[in-house]
Amino acid sequence: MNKVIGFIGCGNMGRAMIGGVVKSGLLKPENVIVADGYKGSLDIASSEYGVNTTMDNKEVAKTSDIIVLSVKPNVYNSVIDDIKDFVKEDVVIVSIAAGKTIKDVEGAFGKDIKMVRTMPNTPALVGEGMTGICPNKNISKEEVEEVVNIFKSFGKIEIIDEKLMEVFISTSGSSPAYVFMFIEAMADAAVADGMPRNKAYKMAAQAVLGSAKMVLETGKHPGELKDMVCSPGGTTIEAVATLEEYGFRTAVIKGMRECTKKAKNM
Ligand SMILES: NC(=O)C1=CN([C@@H]2O[C@H](COP(=O)(O)OP(=O)(O)OC[C@H]3O[C@@H](n4cnc5c(N)ncnc54)[C@H](O)[C@@H]3O)[C@@H](O)[C@H]2O)C=CC1
Ligand SMILES: O=C(O)[C@@H]1CCC=N1
Repeated sequence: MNKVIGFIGCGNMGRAMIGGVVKSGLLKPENVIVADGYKGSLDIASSEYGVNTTMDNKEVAKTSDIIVLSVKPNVYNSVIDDIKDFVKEDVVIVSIAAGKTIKDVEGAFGKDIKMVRTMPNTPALVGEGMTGICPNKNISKEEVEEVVNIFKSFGKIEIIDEKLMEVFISTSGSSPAYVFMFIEAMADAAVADGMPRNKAYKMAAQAVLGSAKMVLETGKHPGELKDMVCSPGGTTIEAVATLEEYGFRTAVIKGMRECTKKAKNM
């Protein structure tokens, strides 16, 4: 891809995407420019990925064909205010903020812009991201395709209706956090029963990775895959019954619905 892509904000999600896009080889590091108000973050991006960095958001605005706004939702408006008079005429704006609608971002620019609302997740850093994508009406099919290719370079994508974006956040954007909690809890249990911690993380993470692959690759219902593990009178069904007793599924469902609710009310 021969375009310049700019990132404003080089925090957890910005770095995951920058790392993902550079490692995939889709963009040369010299075609990526990153701005952040904190020099420490820029130094990491420049030393780890060789991308161009600046502390001036306007420099990203002036040079980029596609700009990914990877700052927190509460600074979106001030960042847009800072750059809106400096962006290229045909620029494509990519929003990744939870709770910012297409209308919010268009309103902050105060003019017709081409934009795509997205919701990525941090596994982008290792090429296993999942991104929900929703284009606005001003952008062409070809331009959407370019944005799609960026996100595809570090994972899978789904084009979704904007009304599903909040549910997408709890299912995908936020969900790595609960998966990490699950892995951590599994490792704690293993350590309690004598397993060295470094081995426990590896085993728990590999079990999650393998199970996720089985869901994606066999096409079987997760319940059927669970049943295949539960030998009659065996060990697994004891764990399953105990997890049910402690409200495992209810905790996940309630947690995710709170996440969606928060995304709707940000
Ligand atoms: N962390 C995650 O897993 C995900 C985050 N998001 C979205 O990504 C956005 C960023 O979130 P995080 O990376 O988690 O936050 P973060 O706090 O890790 O990163 C934000 C970065 O923006 C920089 N920054 C703050 N004000 C700035 C300004 N005026 N100009 C330039 N840079 C500025 C900060 O120094 C920081 O490095 C949010 O809108 C969030 O909703 C979306 C999907 C997943
Ligand atoms: O916690 C948040 O608000 C962001 C959005 C999705 C993941 N992190």
